Amino acid sequence: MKHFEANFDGLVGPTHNYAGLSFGNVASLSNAALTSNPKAAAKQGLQKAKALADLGMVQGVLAPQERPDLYTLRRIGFSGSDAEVLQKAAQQAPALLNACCSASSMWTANAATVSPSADTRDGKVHFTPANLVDKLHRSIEPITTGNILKATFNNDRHFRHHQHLPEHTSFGDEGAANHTRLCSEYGHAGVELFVYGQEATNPSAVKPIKYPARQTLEASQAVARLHQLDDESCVFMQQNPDVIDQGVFHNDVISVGNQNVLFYHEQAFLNTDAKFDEIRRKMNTEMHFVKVATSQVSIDDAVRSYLFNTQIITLPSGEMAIIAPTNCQENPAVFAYLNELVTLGTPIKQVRYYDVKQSMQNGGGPACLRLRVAMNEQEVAAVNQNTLMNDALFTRLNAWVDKHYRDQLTVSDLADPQLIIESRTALDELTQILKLGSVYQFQR
Ligand SMILES: NCCC[C@H](NC(=O)CCC(=O)O)C(=O)O
Repeated sequence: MKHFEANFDGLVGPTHNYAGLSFGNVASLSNAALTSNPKAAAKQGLQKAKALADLGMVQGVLAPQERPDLYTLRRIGFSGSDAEVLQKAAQQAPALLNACCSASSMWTANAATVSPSADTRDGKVHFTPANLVDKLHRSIEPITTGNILKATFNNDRHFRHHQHLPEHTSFGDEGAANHTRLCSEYGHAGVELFVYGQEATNPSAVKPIKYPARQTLEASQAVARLHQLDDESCVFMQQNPDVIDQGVFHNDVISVGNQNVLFYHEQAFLNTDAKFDEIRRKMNTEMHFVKVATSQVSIDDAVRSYLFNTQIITLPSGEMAIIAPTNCQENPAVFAYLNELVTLGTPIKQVRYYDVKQSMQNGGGPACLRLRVAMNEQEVAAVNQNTLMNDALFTRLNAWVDKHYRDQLTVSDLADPQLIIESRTALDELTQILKLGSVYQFQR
């Protein structure tokens, strides 16, 4: 049977804005209060997704979430009409209003952790939405994320959906951004590499000092248990706390894997040699560990350019390509490195650049924008086919964005009650385009 790795990109929501909500994420903080362009952001995302579909990849889209999140604002005591709730929150608690307006669900690498059927004991594809408890604005995502995943992967024979982990910092879970699946072929059993930032229940274990470690070992182990993975197919590895303190808030800012390739910065992990030996032992195929030294690319350049927040994809020809943000072309050290990389005899033979600057300014590169789901052809056929990218869907979604999205949004615009109507109208139409049913609270 044929097997693929599909990418499901998050559609950028109508409230995409720069509110500086993510302490520890350098881009989010340094671009706080910039004026955003939701229309351009959504179109940049669609362009990248379409480009991958045109390269012959299986490509899908995941719907964004409803924002402003009036349910959370009501839950914390703001009352009255929708417009009054927004107005009171803007006056009394602007930071809470901002948290309830973020379009952060666009970064679907944080939507969930996914284990393909080849790895799981029951032979199903398992999904666990990330609880994202470290950030208020993201902690309100998992329930709707679960609804959207169930409406997209809507077949019980092939797909198993779990509840997100308990909402406590002991179980801080950031989803696929801290999870990489290594394998020989996508349809063969692989090794799932879980990278965590701290051990919550071990006070003597090392952890970052300045910035939060969002993913815990306890969360990674819980996901591995839920997904019915064998010990022999899991590796748990700690992220280097020093790089978290330099702005590497997720592991996918410092390493990325595909099949038997792990592309990483030499400072990415703790106990690198021993852990790589464990990966080699558990893999049934030769691994390519492609190391980038600090002398080639500094941590600062890696964080600015998002060299490792690239996608490594296997093209239908069998060659691997890197999907990079144009920011990598603009950074001289990184551009020089990438030009050299394709000549080094690793499986990576091409680099393709895409402009996703609207997302980058909030700390989300090409890899943040996609959730990977390795599937065989039966499983691909069981996916909600209306979510799969093709010429018709691309045209339809661009027209939908043109109709509903603003081309400028500032943080002060978030109190505009018109935004509620615009967002709901857009999302209601989107659920019809993607045939998702009623995934949003306002539809229930
Ligand atoms: N995987 C990339 C995630 C980026 C995301 N940024 C944000 O939420 C920034 C939102 C703002 O600051 O307006 C985060 O840090 O979780």
